Amino acid sequence: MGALYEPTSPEYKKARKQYYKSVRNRPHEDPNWTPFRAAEKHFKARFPPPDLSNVLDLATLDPSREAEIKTGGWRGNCAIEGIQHTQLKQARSRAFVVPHIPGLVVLPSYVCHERQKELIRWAIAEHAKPPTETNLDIHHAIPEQGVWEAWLQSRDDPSQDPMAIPKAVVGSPPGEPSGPRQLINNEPASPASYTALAHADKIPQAPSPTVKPVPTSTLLHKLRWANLGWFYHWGTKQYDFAKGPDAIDPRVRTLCRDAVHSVDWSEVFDGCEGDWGEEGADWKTWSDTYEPDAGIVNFYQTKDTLMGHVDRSEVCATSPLVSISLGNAAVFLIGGTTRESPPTALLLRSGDVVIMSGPACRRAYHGVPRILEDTLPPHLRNEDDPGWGAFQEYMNATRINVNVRQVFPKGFDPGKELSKGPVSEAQCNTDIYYTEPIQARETG
Ligand SMILES: O=C(O)CCC(=O)C(=O)O
Ligand SMILES: [Fe+2]
Repeated sequence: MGALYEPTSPEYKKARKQYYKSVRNRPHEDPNWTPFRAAEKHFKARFPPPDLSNVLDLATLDPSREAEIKTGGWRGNCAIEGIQHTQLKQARSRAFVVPHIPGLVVLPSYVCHERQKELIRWAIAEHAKPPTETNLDIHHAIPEQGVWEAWLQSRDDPSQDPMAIPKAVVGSPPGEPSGPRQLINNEPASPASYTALAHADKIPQAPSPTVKPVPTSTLLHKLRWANLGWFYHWGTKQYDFAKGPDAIDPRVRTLCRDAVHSVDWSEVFDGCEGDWGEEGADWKTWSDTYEPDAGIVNFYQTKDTLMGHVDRSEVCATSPLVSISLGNAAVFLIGGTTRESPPTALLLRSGDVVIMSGPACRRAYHGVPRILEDTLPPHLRNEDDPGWGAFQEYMNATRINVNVRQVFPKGFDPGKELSKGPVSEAQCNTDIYYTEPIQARETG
């Protein structure tokens, strides 16, 4: 990254040229941008590289992470107003809260180096392959071995690369017309709307008729997400409860439960009552009731972004969402319940865990406007681990985020609710608007 700040370097000149080309026909800043949009634009900028002095970088408090920070050269700041330190109950690492977003807890370096490798191996080699649903399944019939195994095989012997046949050719059932996907403002799920949402049609997206057969290995770098637990239906942005759930891998479950149980929630929510809904402040029972049952594994390549959004498809609006960062670092923005609140920017590095919980945070706008290039930390570049070489090669330009949620609140019995039968058509209106441009996650 250093070269990007050096005006005589080829990297600087290339970025400057691309920048002037890209802004020729459009304004640099738009007065109509919301504070969230303006922050996204700031961090996306390739030239000049974004100023990270207002980005909370908790790694800078930890001398053992200096080598990580040096890799890539991106450095944020630990002296951001209002950030407070809170003691974890059991763990070796510390936790930080952001008092103006009650319920946001950051656990820097929570996942140890070995466990980071284990999770990366799990995400790419074990999890992101049939029968787990991934973005690749929409248009291609993925061979059973999955894209990772196909890529490994073709590295050794390029003739060993099975073709991924387009789904349209295989003859999958008719579905929703495909085309550029648009952002859908889904109705927030709640115990009251659950039956209507569960009965609403979940038509699979139709595979594109123009997709061509491709060697399976070439799809590895097009992998963007893999489902976790309850099946998510992207067309309606609601869970398809008729299908699920899939089990959450015990390693992921344990990590999330340990993280949630290690936080002293009475300290986090001290003095903030907020709108907890009918059941009241449920953090008091999370030690018994927190149970991850859904989520997504996100695979970002360095130019990918995730637009600001709210995760509101889970029936429980307050239970912790646990988000684990692996590989390259990223800028993560989190604001309030509208895009009008100026967001706080966090620099998330490999091993960091973010917990979003409670009424003010769980449904706050958040997004990932920037993956910070060349930030794969030294412990994931480990040359003397013979089995790691292929993973390192893939991870060089990748960030993985394991984003784990709890769909149902304590005491909610989805089976019993569904057995009450379908609701009327009027109640089934899930309020879907096609108003905004594509969400980057869906298009890469
Ligand atoms: O990648 C991240 O850190 C956040 C991902 C996210 O917000 C999501 O999957 O909904
Ligand atoms: Fe999200």
